[in-house]
Amino acid sequence: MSNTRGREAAARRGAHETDDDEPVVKLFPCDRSGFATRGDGDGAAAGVLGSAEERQREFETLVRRQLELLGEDPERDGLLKTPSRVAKSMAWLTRGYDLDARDVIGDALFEVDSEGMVMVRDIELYSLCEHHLLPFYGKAHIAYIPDGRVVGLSKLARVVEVFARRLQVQERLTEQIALALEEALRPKGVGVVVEAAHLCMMMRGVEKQNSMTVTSALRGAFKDDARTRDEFLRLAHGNAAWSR
Ligand SMILES: Nc1nc2c(ncn2[C@@H]2O[C@H](COP(=O)(O)OP(=O)(O)OP(=O)(O)O)[C@@H](O)[C@H]2O)c(=O)[nH]1
Ligand SMILES: [Zn+2]
Repeated sequence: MSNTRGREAAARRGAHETDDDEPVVKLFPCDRSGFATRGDGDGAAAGVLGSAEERQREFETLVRRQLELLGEDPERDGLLKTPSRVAKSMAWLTRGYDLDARDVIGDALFEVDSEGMVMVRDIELYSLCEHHLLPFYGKAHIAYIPDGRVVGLSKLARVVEVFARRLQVQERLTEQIALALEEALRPKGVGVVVEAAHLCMMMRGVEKQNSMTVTSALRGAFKDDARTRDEFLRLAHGNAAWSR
């Protein structure tokens, strides 16, 4: 893949590439403190945003204005701290922009001579739909077939957080989790299923309370080998306990 094409493809899936053309999933520097470093990296917001304090203040001003446009009085007691709370809450709910899947996995990769499928099921997730900024929530089921090394189990759930805690569509979230694990683990295959309920379809819009959106991303053996795919999907969907 040429450098330009590689970068374009990586950008489309929310990644960028290093000098040696290795695709990595990284949007912003790793930081967990809300607005602290967001926008200082090379993502879309780079150079556009001010300091952390300026961003917090501007966000609060916008929320105050939103309250006014809703016909509310931002000066009434109950709402006085709301702009500050909303700003902090939104920073937390989108903290995935400050996380890098590679940093999150770190060196929790272990040499293991095993060829069996590894699966962690029922990883709960909360995300925000990028169309309405309303939550969608549900579970991710992740499996891979190691090729000489395995990853610490908790890291699978941490990778879900990296991508769920952003403005998302479910399809991209599912793909990004699979892509990040493929890049970090270089496994024989990886499969990700996400099942989620979207509040934008429940509390507004079409108002359907019981629909569940299921998305999958299959790579390597999970895509090419019917038996592997069937085993994964059977294990993932054997999860009748999913309940709301
Ligand atoms: N594919 C996909 N669609 C989503 C996701 N989250 C929300 N949507 C949909 O995004 C669409 C936005 O449609 P629009 O017609 O532009 O917006 P809208 O008028 O608010 O649509 P309604 O929700 O039908 O009222 C809706 O159909 C949502 O259900 C997602 O994760 N993936
Ligand atoms: Zn929505």
